[in-house]
Amino acid sequence: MALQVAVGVVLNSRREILLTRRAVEVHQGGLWEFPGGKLEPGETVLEALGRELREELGIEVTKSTPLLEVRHDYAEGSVLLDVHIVWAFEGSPQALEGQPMAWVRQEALDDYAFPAANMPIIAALREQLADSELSRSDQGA
Ligand SMILES: Nc1nc2c([nH]c(=O)n2[C@H]2C[C@H](O)[C@@H](COP(=O)(O)OP(=O)(O)OP(=O)(O)O)O2)c(=O)[nH]1
Ligand SMILES: [Mg+2]
Repeated sequence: MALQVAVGVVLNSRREILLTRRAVEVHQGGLWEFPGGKLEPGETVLEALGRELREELGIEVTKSTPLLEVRHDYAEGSVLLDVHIVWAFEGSPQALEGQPMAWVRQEALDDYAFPAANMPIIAALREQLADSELSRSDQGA
Protein backbone atom coordinates (compact mmCIF):
# COMPACT_ATOMS: atom_id res chain seq x y z
CA MET A 1 0.00 0.00 0.00
CA ALA A 2 1.18 3.49 -0.73
CA LEU A 3 2.29 5.75 2.10
CA GLN A 4 -0.32 8.49 2.42
CA VAL A 5 1.13 11.98 2.68
CA ALA A 6 -0.65 15.33 3.17
CA VAL A 7 1.13 18.10 1.24
CA GLY A 8 0.46 21.86 1.40
CA VAL A 9 1.31 24.41 -1.26
CA VAL A 10 1.31 27.48 0.97
CA LEU A 11 0.83 30.83 -0.79
CA ASN A 12 1.39 34.29 0.63
CA SER A 13 -0.41 37.49 -0.37
CA ARG A 14 2.11 38.01 -3.18
CA ARG A 15 1.30 34.52 -4.50
CA GLU A 16 4.77 33.29 -3.61
CA ILE A 17 5.11 29.61 -2.75
CA LEU A 18 6.64 28.26 0.44
CA LEU A 19 9.35 25.64 -0.02
CA THR A 20 11.31 23.79 2.63
CA ARG A 21 14.36 21.63 2.14
CA ARG A 22 14.38 18.04 3.32
CA ALA A 23 17.12 16.98 5.71
CA VAL A 24 20.00 15.30 3.91
CA GLU A 25 19.77 11.93 5.69
CA VAL A 26 16.04 11.18 5.06
CA HIS A 27 14.22 9.72 2.03
CA GLN A 28 14.60 12.15 -0.91
CA GLY A 29 16.98 14.09 1.34
CA GLY A 30 18.47 17.43 0.32
CA LEU A 31 15.66 18.13 -2.14
CA TRP A 32 13.13 20.95 -1.81
CA GLU A 33 9.54 20.05 -0.96
CA PHE A 34 6.17 21.45 -0.10
CA PRO A 35 5.62 21.16 3.64
CA GLY A 36 3.60 18.21 4.90
CA GLY A 37 3.98 14.66 6.07
CA LYS A 38 2.56 11.23 6.65
CA LEU A 39 -0.97 10.67 7.90
CA GLU A 40 -1.19 9.24 11.40
CA PRO A 41 -3.61 6.36 12.03
CA GLY A 42 -7.21 7.57 12.09
CA GLU A 43 -6.40 11.00 10.75
CA THR A 44 -8.08 12.60 7.72
CA VAL A 45 -5.91 14.30 5.11
CA LEU A 46 -7.05 17.75 6.24
CA GLU A 47 -6.29 16.91 9.87
CA ALA A 48 -2.82 15.73 8.87
CA LEU A 49 -2.26 18.81 6.74
CA GLY A 50 -3.22 21.09 9.62
CA ARG A 51 -1.06 19.19 12.09
CA GLU A 52 2.00 19.02 9.83
CA LEU A 53 1.90 22.74 9.00
CA ARG A 54 1.43 23.52 12.70
CA GLU A 55 4.41 21.30 13.63
CA GLU A 56 6.75 22.27 10.79
CA LEU A 57 5.85 25.96 10.36
CA GLY A 58 3.73 27.09 13.32
CA ILE A 59 0.81 28.23 11.16
CA GLU A 60 -2.93 27.48 11.28
CA VAL A 61 -4.50 26.75 7.91
CA THR A 62 -7.67 28.81 7.42
CA LYS A 63 -8.42 28.22 3.73
CA SER A 64 -7.33 25.33 1.54
CA THR A 65 -8.57 23.63 -1.60
CA PRO A 66 -7.57 20.24 -3.06
CA LEU A 67 -5.13 20.47 -5.99
CA LEU A 68 -4.40 16.88 -6.98
CA GLU A 69 -3.36 13.44 -5.80
CA VAL A 70 -0.07 12.06 -7.05
CA ARG A 71 0.95 8.45 -6.75
CA HIS A 72 4.62 7.78 -7.26
CA ASP A 73 6.60 4.58 -6.99
CA TYR A 74 10.03 5.17 -5.51
CA ALA A 75 12.49 2.30 -5.24
CA GLU A 76 11.95 2.45 -1.44
CA GLY A 77 8.15 2.26 -1.76
CA SER A 78 5.10 4.03 -3.14
CA VAL A 79 3.71 7.33 -1.91
CA LEU A 80 0.31 8.90 -2.40
CA LEU A 81 0.67 12.66 -2.11
CA ASP A 82 -2.65 14.38 -1.42
CA VAL A 83 -1.84 17.96 -2.33
CA HIS A 84 -3.82 21.01 -1.20
CA ILE A 85 -3.30 24.68 -1.93
CA VAL A 86 -3.25 26.72 1.26
CA TRP A 87 -4.64 30.11 0.28
CA ALA A 88 -4.84 31.57 3.77
CA PHE A 89 -3.35 30.88 7.18
CA GLU A 90 -2.82 32.50 10.56
CA GLY A 91 0.65 33.16 11.90
CA SER A 92 3.96 33.70 10.24
CA PRO A 93 5.67 30.57 8.88
CA GLN A 94 8.91 29.68 10.66
CA ALA A 95 11.21 26.77 9.96
CA LEU A 96 10.49 25.13 13.33
CA GLU A 97 12.42 21.97 12.51
CA GLY A 98 15.51 23.91 11.43
CA GLN A 99 14.89 23.19 7.77
CA PRO A 100 15.91 25.75 5.13
CA MET A 101 12.85 27.64 3.92
CA ALA A 102 12.18 29.93 0.94
CA TRP A 103 9.33 31.94 -0.58
CA VAL A 104 9.57 31.43 -4.32
CA ARG A 105 7.79 32.94 -7.30
CA GLN A 106 6.06 30.47 -9.58
CA GLU A 107 8.46 31.38 -12.42
CA ALA A 108 11.46 30.48 -10.23
CA LEU A 109 10.32 26.97 -9.23
CA ASP A 110 12.49 25.51 -12.00
CA ASP A 111 15.58 26.68 -10.10
CA TYR A 112 14.86 24.23 -7.24
CA ALA A 113 15.49 20.47 -7.22
CA PHE A 114 12.38 18.48 -6.16
CA PRO A 115 11.61 14.78 -5.70
CA ALA A 116 10.43 13.14 -8.93
CA ALA A 117 6.85 12.88 -7.59
CA ASN A 118 6.60 16.68 -7.54
CA MET A 119 6.69 17.33 -11.29
CA PRO A 120 2.90 16.91 -11.79
CA ILE A 121 2.29 19.06 -8.70
CA ILE A 122 4.19 21.96 -10.20
CA ALA A 123 2.37 21.64 -13.52
CA ALA A 124 -1.05 21.59 -11.80
CA LEU A 125 -0.08 24.50 -9.56
CA ARG A 126 0.93 26.65 -12.52
CA GLU A 127 -2.43 26.00 -14.19
CA GLN A 128 -4.31 26.74 -11.00
CA LEU A 129 -2.41 30.01 -10.43
CA ALA A 130 -2.98 31.10 -14.03
CA ASP A 131 -6.73 30.42 -13.61
CA SER A 132 -6.94 32.27 -10.33
CA GLU A 133 -5.06 35.26 -11.76
CA LEU A 134 -7.63 35.38 -14.59
CA SER A 135 -10.56 35.32 -12.19
CA ARG A 136 -8.89 37.99 -10.03
CA SER A 137 -8.47 40.31 -12.99
CA ASP A 138 -12.13 39.64 -14.02
CA GLN A 139 -13.12 40.94 -10.61
CA GLY A 140 -10.86 43.94 -11.01
CA ALA A 141 -8.60 42.73 -8.18
N1 LIG B 1 6.05 16.64 2.54
C1 LIG B 1 6.37 16.25 1.32
N2 LIG B 1 6.71 14.96 1.07
C2 LIG B 1 7.04 14.64 -0.21
C3 LIG B 1 7.02 15.60 -1.26
N3 LIG B 1 7.38 14.98 -2.42
C4 LIG B 1 7.65 13.67 -2.12
O1 LIG B 1 7.99 12.81 -2.90
N4 LIG B 1 7.43 13.46 -0.78
C5 LIG B 1 7.62 12.16 -0.13
C6 LIG B 1 8.93 12.06 0.62
C7 LIG B 1 8.60 11.07 1.73
O2 LIG B 1 8.79 9.76 1.22
C8 LIG B 1 7.11 11.30 1.98
C9 LIG B 1 6.88 12.24 3.13
O3 LIG B 1 7.25 11.62 4.26
P1 LIG B 1 8.05 12.33 5.46
O4 LIG B 1 8.88 11.24 6.04
O5 LIG B 1 8.74 13.54 5.05
O6 LIG B 1 6.85 12.70 6.39
P2 LIG B 1 6.84 13.43 7.81
O7 LIG B 1 6.91 14.90 7.63
O8 LIG B 1 5.63 12.88 8.48
O9 LIG B 1 8.20 12.96 8.45
P3 LIG B 1 8.62 12.52 9.90
O10 LIG B 1 7.61 13.10 10.85
O11 LIG B 1 8.64 11.02 9.83
O12 LIG B 1 9.98 13.11 10.03
O13 LIG B 1 6.59 11.90 0.80
C10 LIG B 1 6.67 16.95 -0.98
O14 LIG B 1 6.64 17.85 -1.81
N5 LIG B 1 6.35 17.23 0.33
MG1 LIG C 1 7.40 16.47 6.53
